[in-house]
Amino acid sequence: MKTIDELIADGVAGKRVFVRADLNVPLDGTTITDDGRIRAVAPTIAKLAAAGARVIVASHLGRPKGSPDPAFSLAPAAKRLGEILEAEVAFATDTVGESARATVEALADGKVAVIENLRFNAGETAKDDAERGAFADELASLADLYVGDGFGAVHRKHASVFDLPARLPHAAGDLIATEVGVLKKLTEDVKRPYVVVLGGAKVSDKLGVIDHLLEKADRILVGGGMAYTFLKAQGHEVGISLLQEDQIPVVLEYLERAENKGVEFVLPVDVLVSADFPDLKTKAPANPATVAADAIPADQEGLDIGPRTRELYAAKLADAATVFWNGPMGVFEHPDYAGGTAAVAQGLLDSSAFTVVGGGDSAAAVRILGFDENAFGHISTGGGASLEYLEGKTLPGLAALED
Ligand SMILES: Nc1ncnc2c1ncn2[C@@H]1O[C@H](COP(=O)(O)OP(=O)(O)OP(=O)(O)O)[C@@H](O)[C@H]1O
Ligand SMILES: O=C(O)[C@H](O)COP(=O)(O)O
Repeated sequence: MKTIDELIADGVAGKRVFVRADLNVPLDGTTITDDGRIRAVAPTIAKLAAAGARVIVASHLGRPKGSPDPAFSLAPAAKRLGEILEAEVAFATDTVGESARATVEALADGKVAVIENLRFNAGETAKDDAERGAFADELASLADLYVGDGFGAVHRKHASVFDLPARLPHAAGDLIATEVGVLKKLTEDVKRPYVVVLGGAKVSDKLGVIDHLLEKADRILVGGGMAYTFLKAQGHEVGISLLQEDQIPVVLEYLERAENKGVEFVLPVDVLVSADFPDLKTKAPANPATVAADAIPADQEGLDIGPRTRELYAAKLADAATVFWNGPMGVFEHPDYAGGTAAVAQGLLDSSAFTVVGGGDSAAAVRILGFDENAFGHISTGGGASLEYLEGKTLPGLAALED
């Protein structure tokens, strides 16, 4: 992969450089609740601008349905980017339409513009190669050069991630270079014990990584919404908790394989439950009950790991030399269910391990709960992307940047 420094050495002054970033930040209305992804890509943008490039920043946000939807506008992210860069950042209210063309046309050397959410155009995520290609052609006409730096989206075969770099001279940004450098270490010379903590809500997305981790990790701790499919597979009642019933045979096979391979698989021993999902807007007290993991009432939902599990997981992290953590242990957005995630974050910090936190939500949780992000070895901006990298899959957005 060509580096951004090599691209700059070839000369970018006066050139229109398209930077595919991942500005998919969590929003509460138009308020950004965690700006980590914007801060992570800002140095690449600043470097290009300092070299005199006309920088066009593009990203998706959320999952709009292929047409404009104000709830998913990138305007708040563009504003925040301007604050971080301490520079004026222009904003185009469309992606390849009149506003984008006029905004790019008006860009002076060393200046930055953000174009509107790429997913407002159906071509961005189209399965059909020709439809994606047609959109990539339109994007290509805006720019002279391409820099891929949206690590969080490199696992998506989308027009701006996969098809566009084939149409323009391209390089990898500094964020992608850093992310790949760190994750590569976890697939190669990992220091042991290597402990993996998995949680979150995207259960089916994450089961595949366990398949791979069974060959690599010494210990796997499972929490969050993932845990209930495992508990159910062990024959326990999980009430109305998040459950991926069709994956039970897969999960059983994982548990069996772990035992044969001597990989320690650790599941919650107690959980916090309630009959209702908490109100994340008002954050009204949820008054959860603590129950044993094998005694979840039929009408209740598990929403965080319990106090005994927190102690157990902290103990299982204490002697780790390497930790990879993806996915919160509970619905951390509500204070009554943030304790499990906070306990695991603290467990990482209390160990002397090299710690990698992967996942948009896990990374946001660490910061929202008040931990110092610099105390962790590496906080990845990629959730699905970091998992698929560890699975050893070919990631479209990385393959496309190779020469
Ligand atoms: N027991 C649970 N029941 C339901 N939802 C849960 C539970 N535990 C955690 N969650 C939710 O999981 C969500 C995060 O899951 P996700 O799988 O998206 O995490 P991530 O890997 O950190 O992020 P991403 O893949 O989006 O970058 C949070 O919004 C949290 O509220
Ligand atoms: O949040 C993420 O993991 C990335 O921004 C990718 O978003 P997506 O899962 O909607 O493609």
